Amino acid sequence: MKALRSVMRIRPFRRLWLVLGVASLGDWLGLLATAIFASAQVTGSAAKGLVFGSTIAVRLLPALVLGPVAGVLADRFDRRLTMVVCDILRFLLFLSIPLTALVVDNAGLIVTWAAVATFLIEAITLIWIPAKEAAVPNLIPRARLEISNQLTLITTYGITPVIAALSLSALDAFVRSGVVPQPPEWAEPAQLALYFNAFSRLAIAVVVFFGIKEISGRGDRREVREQGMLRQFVDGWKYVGKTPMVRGLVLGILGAFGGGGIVIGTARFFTASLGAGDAAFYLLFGTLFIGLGAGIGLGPVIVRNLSRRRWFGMSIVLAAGSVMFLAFALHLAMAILGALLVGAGAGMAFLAGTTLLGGEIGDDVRGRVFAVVNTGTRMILMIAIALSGVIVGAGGSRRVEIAGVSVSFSSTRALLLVAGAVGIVAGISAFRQMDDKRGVPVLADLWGSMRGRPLSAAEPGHADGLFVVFEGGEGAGKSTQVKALAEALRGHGRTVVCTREPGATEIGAEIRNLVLHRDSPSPRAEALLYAADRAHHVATVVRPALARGEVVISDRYIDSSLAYQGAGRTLPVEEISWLSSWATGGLKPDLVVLLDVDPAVGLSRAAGRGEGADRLEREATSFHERVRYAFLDLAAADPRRYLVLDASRSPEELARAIMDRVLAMTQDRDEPVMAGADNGRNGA
Ligand SMILES: Nc1ncnc2c1ncn2[C@@H]1O[C@H](COP(=O)(O)OP(=O)(O)OP(=O)(O)O)[C@@H](O)[C@H]1O
Ligand SMILES: Cc1cn([C@H]2C[C@H](O)[C@@H](COP(=O)(O)O)O2)c(=O)[nH]c1=O
Repeated sequence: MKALRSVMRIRPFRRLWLVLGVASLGDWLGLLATAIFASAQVTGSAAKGLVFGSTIAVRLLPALVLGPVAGVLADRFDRRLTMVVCDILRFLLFLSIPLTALVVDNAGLIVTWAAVATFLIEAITLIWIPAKEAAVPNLIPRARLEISNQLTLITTYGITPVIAALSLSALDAFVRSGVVPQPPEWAEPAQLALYFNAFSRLAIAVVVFFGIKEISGRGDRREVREQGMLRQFVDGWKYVGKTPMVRGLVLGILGAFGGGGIVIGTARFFTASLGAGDAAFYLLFGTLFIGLGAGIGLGPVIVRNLSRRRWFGMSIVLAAGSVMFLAFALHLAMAILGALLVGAGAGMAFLAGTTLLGGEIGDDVRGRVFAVVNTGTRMILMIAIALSGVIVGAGGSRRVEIAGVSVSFSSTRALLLVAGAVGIVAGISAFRQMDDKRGVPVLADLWGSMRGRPLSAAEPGHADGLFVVFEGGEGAGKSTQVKALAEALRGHGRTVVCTREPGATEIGAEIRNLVLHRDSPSPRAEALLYAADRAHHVATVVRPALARGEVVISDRYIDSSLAYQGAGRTLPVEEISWLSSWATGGLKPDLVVLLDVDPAVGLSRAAGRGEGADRLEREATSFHERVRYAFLDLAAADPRRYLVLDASRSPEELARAIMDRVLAMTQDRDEPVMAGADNGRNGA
């Protein structure tokens, strides 16, 4: 009574959260303990695998048969009473499983009753869940629904399964340690877990009945809901099937849960293949859920502003890749790492998925899509656990002689390998279907996001036009070659726009004057001024010309900022790159012609023009050396996009080499010369 009074002092939504936590712990204990209890009644690896898998499989049947109907039933009655009656029934059923073993001496009968009781429990749970879900928004302030969602996921899939696995593991180790005399039959660890589960249900019934009266809800709109729910549920399934983004999302979530299920289902056999025992199984099971909890709890902190659509696909690939890693795990430490990563990937995919479901799906269908996901994840998890348990139980492990070498083949590892490969394909296809930043490099985007600077999505690209850029140090001969190429292309009947940075626009001319001929701006201000010139130049000159299908030849572009402000001024090159990528909306040139020249030669050529040196030309030789090698490094990192030429060659020779390359490119793209498909020009 005292305990109940302290619970009553907690605010209603916190009380509900407490109840959900205890309920979830009981559920996980029940799931594990029932399966272990049932498989302990038989002997032999195949029989144990079959019983373990089938007992769990029985839990998915009600969802298959009763899923939609149970939701309607739950809406007919007072939610609080529904939850209380369901919990009392589940208390009795959970209690009956270990008690049967005490009064009946027939393994077949005990296993059958465990399966029947499990089926009934699951059917009742299907009525309990909608009643609870409908109550949550009444108890939690709207502004806190999202964080509460994260909290609930962590509790359900992160904290309570870990506590369940660790408690069972500890109980098992304690009982077998010999510290206490051999426990009586009714006090075996699995039995104790089932009693705990039963009494946790009774406690929840009491708290909900006396402590959370708000769950009952208000108003009586049952008739409308009764009529509509089944039909609405079917409409929800149709919507999921028809909408590619939602379909990808739902399939991805189910795939992630499927992978997790296979890891759980094979874990007992897997730990045996590592030469470890039952405690290792519980450890692996717990580790998987620690990963899940960490993925849900820490994932958003790590990836920060990464596009949720991209995060979702990447997380599935992480989970699936880790399942494959598990297949090759040679010892328990590797297996623990693999299980942790599987959990983290699946957890992040689940959170990103539910966030996307909440944010990108219209309010009118959101509830039903969530229902599909809830029922689907439940079923897929159970199917994966059950089937993999059965397959590896029957498949076993054998040694085969291949070319005189004895190789060990285990069905557990083969299954993990196949599941991982399928998951990777599913993750990549979900990523492709949903990607909202096409053309933006994935890893650079991830790295940038983790550091708080995600790459911007590329602006819509232009299929037509050709964008050629000339880069190089002072006096390398860029302006000379820009003119030569333009004339040659015009001779081929092309429309050409010659432009430059900085200073091609009216605003650009003022910026050019500021950066080259006025007081020295600070390095960061200088970088921003060049970026501002570039943003305006690309938006008003380059993109429009490309859209018209013309050839744009620019004297300098992004690489000049990377070389001068990055290497020259020693500002972080990645930051300069991000700035330029943002300024240009990710527009990349089709070809960069780098005219490489010794700075001393280039500077003396520039001086020969007799126009006086600008601020940058007056920089030290070491500055110009750094600039030169930065250009060369950039070209080496992306050789297909660059043409590097020794600028000490004659202007005519250089012009021929450049024209040859441009003609070769245009032929590759198929005539007409400039009308190629977007070739990655719009990447960041
Ligand atoms: N290949 C070459 N060999 C010798 N001199 C050249 C060559 N190309 C250009 N020049 C001469 O070098 C000088 C600088 O050339 P240009 O203006 O084309 O260079 P730039 O790279 O555009 O210079 P800046 O970086 O200062 O704008 C000019 O006087 C030009 O005639
Ligand atoms: C685009 C760009 C240019 N610079 C520097 C490089 C040169 O010193 C001048 C431009 O003069 P040019 O005669 O037109 O070559 O500006 C730079 O530092 N950063 C840039 O992004």
